[in-house]
Amino acid sequence: MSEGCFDLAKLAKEKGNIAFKRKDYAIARLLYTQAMEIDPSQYLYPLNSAIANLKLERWCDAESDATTALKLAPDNLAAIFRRGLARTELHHWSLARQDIQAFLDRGGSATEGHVVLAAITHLEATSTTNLINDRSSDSSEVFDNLPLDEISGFAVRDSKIGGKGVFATREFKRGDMILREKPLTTMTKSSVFADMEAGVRNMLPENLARFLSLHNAHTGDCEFPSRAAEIYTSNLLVFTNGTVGVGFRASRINHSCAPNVRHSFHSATGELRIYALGPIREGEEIFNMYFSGRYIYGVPRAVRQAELRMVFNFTCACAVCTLPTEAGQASDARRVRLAELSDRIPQFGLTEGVQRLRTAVDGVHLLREEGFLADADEFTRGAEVVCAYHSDWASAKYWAGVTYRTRLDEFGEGSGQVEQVREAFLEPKSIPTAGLGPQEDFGGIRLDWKA
Ligand SMILES: C[S@@+](CC[C@H](N)C(=O)[O-])C[C@H]1O[C@@H](n2cnc3c(N)ncnc32)[C@H](O)[C@@H]1O
Repeated sequence: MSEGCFDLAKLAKEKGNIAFKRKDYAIARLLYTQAMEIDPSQYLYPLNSAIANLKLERWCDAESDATTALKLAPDNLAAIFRRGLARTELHHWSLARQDIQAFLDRGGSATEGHVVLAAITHLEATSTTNLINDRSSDSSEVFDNLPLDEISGFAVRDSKIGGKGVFATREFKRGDMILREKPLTTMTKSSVFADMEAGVRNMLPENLARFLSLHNAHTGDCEFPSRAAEIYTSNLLVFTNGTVGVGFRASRINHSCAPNVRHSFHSATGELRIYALGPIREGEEIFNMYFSGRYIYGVPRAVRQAELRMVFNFTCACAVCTLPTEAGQASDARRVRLAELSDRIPQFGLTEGVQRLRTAVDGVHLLREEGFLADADEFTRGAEVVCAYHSDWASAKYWAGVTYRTRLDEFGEGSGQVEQVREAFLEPKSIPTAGLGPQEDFGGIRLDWKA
């Protein structure tokens, strides 16, 4: 099965060959296996997988791969020979002998064939035990070769919500970084469909193997030009700097409309980072939001669900989307109101300080009432400008501080989001319109909630 001009199976095999050459047999085996799954009609993929399995001493898997290759290409000498080797290691003496004899009869290398036949005879005579060292049942995770600090604190397990999920293996508090990893691929949002294929082609072998192991929510969907595009779209994360990308462990995190973490991309390090939005208990599932906050906190369930279904092809079963009718309606009403408040914020002029600040307070309180722990800055950002305009430096500092700390917790030190608001926090008098208006005191307008 070729996929138009993008033959993902062939790409997996080619990357498998690169991994094989550098003796990374586990990754090579994975890539050949993935190529076999994508295109089961091509004998070369199981044939290559057989040799990778021989190198890994996975004799049962090697025998099975060679048999698969022989079903597709019955006269293939390499497949007959590899199966003979696997059967020798499995102590299936007579079957091994049959294969090696067939290899010789069909013109295979006499030297190689006779060496193995002699080995079979010797081993059969001297073997006193049936103990076979076969690693086929050893399913150790070949991807666990990332530095430990990047994988401590969470584990990938089966989720009640569907498929795999990511779970905390220790407690986290708001602002803790849970995960950081280099995305498997990133590209600008506007060119995602044009660049997707190049992004997949350019992946290192181990990253392609990781990519191909991710969930595919669009299997066989004719809207997609290739399986690469299906996997890409099932797992893509939109970053705040206008890029999109696919993580590896981050792509195992399920979605919630009341998430307990948020993701961001740190251009300086090229890392995808996940921060805790609130306290997370050991054993709790970690939930991210796949769309940016405004499109989650500001829309009712039916709209969110339709959007998630359209882009990611799943019906959201998060805690908010599965609320009973009455509670669900109350949640919808809060979110519609939040959208109204958020729309109102940019319309306030410098002289409308009281209304501006009250809208920020209402917005943040409503977010918290809804259990939505992100995005308070969408309501508080800029509140310091009206305070500074009226020379209320304490209030300016307070509101700039709420925005600054929100961003620090959600995006981390060194992020562009924090840098954007640092100066106003450190020195509200640096705001260009500071001190230009009549003096006012907004000290009575503060959040109940401590930022
Ligand atoms: C990026 S993957 C997340 C990891 C995935 N569960 C896995 O097994 O690899 C996205 C897929 O997870 C499932 N999923 C994520 N969030 C969900 C939710 N809130 N409700 C139902 N299914 C969800 C859907 O199958 C979706 O296509």
